[in-house]
Amino acid sequence: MEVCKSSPPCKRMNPQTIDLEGPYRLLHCSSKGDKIGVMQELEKHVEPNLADYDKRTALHLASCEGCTEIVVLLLEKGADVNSVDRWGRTPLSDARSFGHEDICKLLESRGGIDPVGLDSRTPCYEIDYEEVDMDGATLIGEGAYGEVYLVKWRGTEVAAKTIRSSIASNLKVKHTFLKELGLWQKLRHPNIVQFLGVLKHPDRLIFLTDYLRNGSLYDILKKKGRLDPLTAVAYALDIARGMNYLHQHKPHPIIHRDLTPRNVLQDESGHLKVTDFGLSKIAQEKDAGYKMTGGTGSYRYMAPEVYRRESYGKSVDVFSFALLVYEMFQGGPSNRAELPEQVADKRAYEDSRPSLSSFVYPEPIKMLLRECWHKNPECRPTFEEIILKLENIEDTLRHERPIGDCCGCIIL
Ligand SMILES: Nc1ncnc2c1ncn2[C@@H]1O[C@H](COP(=O)(O)OP(=O)(O)OP(=O)(O)O)[C@@H](O)[C@H]1O
Repeated sequence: MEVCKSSPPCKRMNPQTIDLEGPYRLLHCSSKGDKIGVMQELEKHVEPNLADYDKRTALHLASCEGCTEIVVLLLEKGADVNSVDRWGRTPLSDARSFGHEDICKLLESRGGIDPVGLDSRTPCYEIDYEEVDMDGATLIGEGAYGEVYLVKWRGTEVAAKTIRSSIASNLKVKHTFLKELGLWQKLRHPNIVQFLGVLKHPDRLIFLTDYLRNGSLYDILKKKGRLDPLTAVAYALDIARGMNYLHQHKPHPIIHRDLTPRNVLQDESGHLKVTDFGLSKIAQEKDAGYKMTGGTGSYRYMAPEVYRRESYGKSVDVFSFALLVYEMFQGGPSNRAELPEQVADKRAYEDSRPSLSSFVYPEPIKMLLRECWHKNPECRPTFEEIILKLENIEDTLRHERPIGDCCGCIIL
């Protein structure tokens, strides 16, 4: 299983607390240039190659922050000069991106390589601000990062996602954001929203994606309520195919971490597409110290291991997926009256799951959901397996449909 590390387990109902007394203090101190703190942690025998959930080590952080003394210290203590993070970047890739020449030389002298090479410096595709009619923009929604507008770019309707200046003004956060967007711009799949580029602007961070006029799965469920089983299965297949593409991405899988009904959009042909992967952790990083670990995603869809701040992998998306499928059959979320954080808490500590009425859920869907939200992440199926199961379920449902069945009534 692809395993990432989140911050250490925290107390119940307080998942955002960062435990600076735990071993992750090494990462915090390395990013802050706190040499004494780093020495204290190493003396406590904290593993110098300890990594966060993005597989970023203390050496990555010190290299990107330009903390030369810490880099020297970590190398002396056996830090791996070529540790690779989730984006395939080594400490040298980071030192190069931020122009820390002395650290680059140091890392190179110890055998450091930069596998992404030029690629790490290839910026996101840039779009001239003048080409976009921001004055004629129509507000279509607002999320954690900022507002989303419908705009015209070269005569085509596209979505412009604006990033709040409180987020974008922090250089480190901006850099991470652009790195995630750089990853997104390489992705192409019928069930993934297409990234188009970043607007060239000195102060504002705005990026363009395809505009999906039917809105989100959240909007659809709000309007239509419960979906008929065949539609629900067809939608589930769209999401699973998009997710499988992300999870099978080479050289590193992409974990969405914030798969919610709002992050699934519908195109004009009725197909669903997944959007906003990998960005959730940045939105939470309002004041951006070294805290980009743990607690990502919306609580209502969060896998128990993420809430408990344990190690986690791709199967966190499978857990969230199960809740989306549940909602498509149910017409909305379970435990609506409870706060999302309470729901996540009960799922994480009491193993609570939504109940599945036999009137609503076909038996194979019930079985699939139970597997997907299994408390043991290792027992959850992969999206590849889910697709096969759903294709079989779709087949069965099609053949089970009684002749003469229309709009739910049977003509005898
Ligand atoms: N490409 C798009 N095409 C059409 N509508 C979109 C597009 N992207 C976003 N929207 C609309 O704008 C709303 C806000 O989107 P945004 O991604 O910023 O936040 P969110 O997904 O709702 O929440 P969060 O930021 O917490 O994930 C969405 O709910 C959706 O209705």
